[in-house]
Amino acid sequence: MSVLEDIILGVREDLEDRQKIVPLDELKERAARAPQPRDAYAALGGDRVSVIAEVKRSSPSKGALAAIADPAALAADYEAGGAHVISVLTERRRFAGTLSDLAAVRAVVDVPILRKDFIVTSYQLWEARVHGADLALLIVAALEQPALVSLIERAESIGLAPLVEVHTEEELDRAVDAGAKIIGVNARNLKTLEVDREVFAKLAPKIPEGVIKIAESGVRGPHDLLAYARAGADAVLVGESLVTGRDPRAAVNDLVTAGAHPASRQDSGH
Ligand SMILES: O=P(O)(O)OC[C@@H](O)[C@@H](O)c1c[nH]c2ccccc12
Repeated sequence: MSVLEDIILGVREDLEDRQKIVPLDELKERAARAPQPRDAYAALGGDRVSVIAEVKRSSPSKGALAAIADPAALAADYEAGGAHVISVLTERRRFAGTLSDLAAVRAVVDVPILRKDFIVTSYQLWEARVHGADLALLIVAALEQPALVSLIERAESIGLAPLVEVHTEEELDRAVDAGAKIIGVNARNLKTLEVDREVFAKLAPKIPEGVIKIAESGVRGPHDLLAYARAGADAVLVGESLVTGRDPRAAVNDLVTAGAHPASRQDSGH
């Protein structure tokens, strides 16, 4: 069994427990009372390279990364450093995240928030809305095509912007066919956990014009952001280097500053 399959089994088990406590109908009622979502497309658009800063306690490849006692305080630091979007990992077993982290972050930041999880049913999209997310990650490798198509539609219909994650050309074709408007290329293969920063440069030219392109994983600092920018990234998604560094606010600010100068992007003819 791949790591991804193993994670999804655990996610489905946890989901069954939550569905017993809060039935779908009740969740939908709560969603109806949730505040309006923020505009994720605006946050990721424009000439700059946007920075998505991630609240990440643990990872399957490295184990515990950081003891994040207060995810809201960390997210507030990211926002003060200029982050355009905050990502919150909510998967429990491998990433030590929770939906309460998402709600806590929503309570203190104004920028759009991504629910980063292994989403396999629309129940999780409603949960994302209820806990204050504006975007939701959909991982192509975790979904059959009909499920991918219906989750994209459902996300959009309830006001969430779907960020569709791919790792291979075949997955990219599926994302495009499914109508994805925001595509993330993950340098980390979720089946093997290996990081290959070249995957973005390989796939980016095949992403259609008008689709927002996000380079995910492996950003150690401004140098990696600029390399992704030259390869055509509209945004980068950064976790580990921010939570393991000494000053997350300054680290985000260094990335935002590097991304603010589109000159580096003109080099590649963009
Ligand atoms: O910690 P990194 O290498 O900066 O990566 C962040 C983010 O890309 C990574 O956490 C991620 C990307 N896609 C995912 C899917 C599930 C869980 C985690 C992820």
